[in-house]
Amino acid sequence: MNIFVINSGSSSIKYQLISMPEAKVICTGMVDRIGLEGAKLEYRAFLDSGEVRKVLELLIPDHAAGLREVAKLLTDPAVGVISDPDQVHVVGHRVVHGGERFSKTQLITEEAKAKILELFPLAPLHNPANYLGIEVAERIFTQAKQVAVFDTAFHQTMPEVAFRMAIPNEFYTKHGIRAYGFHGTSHKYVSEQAMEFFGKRTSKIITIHLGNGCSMAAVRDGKCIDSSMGLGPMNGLIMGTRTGDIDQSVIFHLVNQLGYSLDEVNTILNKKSGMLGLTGFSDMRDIRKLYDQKEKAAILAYDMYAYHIKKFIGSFAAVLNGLDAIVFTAGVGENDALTRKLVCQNMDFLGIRLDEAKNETRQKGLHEINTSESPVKILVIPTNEELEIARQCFGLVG
Ligand SMILES: Nc1ncnc2c1ncn2[C@@H]1O[C@H](COP(=O)(O)OP(=O)(O)O)[C@@H](O)[C@H]1O
Ligand SMILES: CC(=O)OP(=O)(O)O
Ligand SMILES: [Mg+2]
Repeated sequence: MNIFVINSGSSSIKYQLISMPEAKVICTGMVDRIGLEGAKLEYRAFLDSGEVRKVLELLIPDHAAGLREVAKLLTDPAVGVISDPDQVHVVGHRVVHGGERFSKTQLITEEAKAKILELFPLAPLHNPANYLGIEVAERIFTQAKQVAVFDTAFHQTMPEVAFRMAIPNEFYTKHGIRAYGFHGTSHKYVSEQAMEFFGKRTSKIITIHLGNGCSMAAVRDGKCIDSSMGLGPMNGLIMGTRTGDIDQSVIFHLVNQLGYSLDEVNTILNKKSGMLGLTGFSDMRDIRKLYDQKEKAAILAYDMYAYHIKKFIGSFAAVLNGLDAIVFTAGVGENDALTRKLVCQNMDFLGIRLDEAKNETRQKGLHEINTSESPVKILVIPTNEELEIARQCFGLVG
């Protein structure tokens, strides 16, 4: 069964065509820096005649344009992997917000689409892109089953004490206002990889997903018990363009004292804040260049970014009542040694001891970067949301 997985993040589309159940990757790639200068499409196909790689530098204004370019390559006579879109049997979509309505992977019906649309205000950088992906895919892969895998699903095991907010009860009971947690597919995948690495499921793990969006999860014995994200994917850690936790008084101050409309405040906090607000850049690679040039704003932004992660490590270690491992994953977590170093600095009281040389050495796949005597393991684990989505799809329709 050929499953085409579409993972739309806020700044990228990652895709893979995977043959299940053998989990054989037929082609894989990503569209990166969507809507920014220097957008590019990467494509790798594993043909009988060997591997083909293509990198196209294109103007990619939005997710729909990116997806159409990917679909063209899939059926391209020279480098494509299928001759006909009907050879895709299932399209697995990452859908970021499932609200209270969706706690499991499910077939996309018109009713499900309407609900995903209804959730736009809670995930404005994501659900619109996910919805668009579904619409484009329905037009291209007309014979395929369309399946949604929700970022919120893995976090459904959080206890009420973690997911409820101290506001009047009816806001939860009537309107579903609570913490949901996001990047669940990634937190699930890397925590399972870590448990496999330990050879046991009894474990206390903190997973740290640092992409354009950033979040952390406290995972006990394979189950999520807390998340840094809440009602929408905006709070918790400092992100590419999102604030992370800020004092809610700021919102009232912006509206009442400075005269911004609520829509403007929403745009400021979601799209103009975070690392972008602090440095003028949202992409960590750009900020790293400024850091290396000793630019003050970039140094402060890096320090703040790491500081907030540290605070969550402390609180999640308390919630877990101990710690076996912390896991770094996603674009920044997997690639940026500086972030990992700043996070792990002065954390030895918690048993976190980084081996700086190992941290700086580029390695593929799961690897340990703690010192040999570190009580807590520090792992770098490449996430694979696409494989996890394909597994979930196969579990549903296979
Ligand atoms: N080599 C690298 N060094 C530092 N940051 C990197 C590197 N490669 C990717 N990143 C960062 O990872 C982030 C994107 O991560 P990713 O997980 O792909 O995000 P998303 O899925 O949210 O679009 C960007 O901020 C990018 O700069
Ligand atoms: C939920 C979220 O923030 O996703 P991403 O990191 O892909 O933007
Ligand atoms: Mg992502």
